[in-house]
Amino acid sequence: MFSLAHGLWKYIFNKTEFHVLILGVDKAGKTTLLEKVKSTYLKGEGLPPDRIVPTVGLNIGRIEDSNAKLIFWDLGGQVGLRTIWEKYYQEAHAIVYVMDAAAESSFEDAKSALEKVLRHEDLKGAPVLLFANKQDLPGVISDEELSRRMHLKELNDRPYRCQAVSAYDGRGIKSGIDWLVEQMERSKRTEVLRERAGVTGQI
Ligand SMILES: Nc1nc2c(ncn2[C@@H]2O[C@H](COP(=O)(O)OP(=O)(O)OP(=O)(O)O)[C@@H](O)[C@H]2O)c(=O)[nH]1
Ligand SMILES: [Mg+2]
Repeated sequence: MFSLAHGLWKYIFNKTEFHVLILGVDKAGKTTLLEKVKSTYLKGEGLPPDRIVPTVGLNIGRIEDSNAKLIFWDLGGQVGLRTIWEKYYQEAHAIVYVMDAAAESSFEDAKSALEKVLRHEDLKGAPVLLFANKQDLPGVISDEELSRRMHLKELNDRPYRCQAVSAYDGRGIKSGIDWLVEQMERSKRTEVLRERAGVTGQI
């Protein structure tokens, strides 16, 4: 009886935990963005941009909003490091793909790297939030324009949104994450990952 009540209590009150993989080519601003997410949600805990170096290993960030716990995995985007990305695909509920929307010269590389991500079987159905980053810079393109330029054909029926953000001033981050949480909560992939983990109320 106790364990039944305890199980029910856990089911109702435990927040769902989601794993979000932050990908994108080098210098897109992934780590700066993760630190801004941390400082936004954890009240001052993120590193300032001048303390951030190119990522070689894995950066992890944990935040909570009113409904969910999010664990972010931020990986390096240099060409030689991209082979590591797929090791995280199976466990990821969703992808945040970061692009430098002010650096036109990086679009082609960013597009082909994203298309490869979208084709991977282990990420089937994972919602994708494309962050058009660096909106604080002059000459940056909007989220609509970036989405048009990316012209992604391989989205299939996965949830997708392109959101204008700045990892410096924080604009757009919260509304992007709200959207992502909503998508993960209702995603078929979340159900599949939950069943695989075999734990009720926990992922
Ligand atoms: N102006 C501006 N610069 C940014 C923004 N986000 C990141 N940067 C700068 O872009 C550069 C690269 O940022 P990182 O966060 O290290 O990029 P990354 O995508 O993590 O790079 P890798 O770890 O090598 O894959 C740094 O000089 C940042 O300060 C932004 O929103 N606005
Ligand atoms: Mg980085």
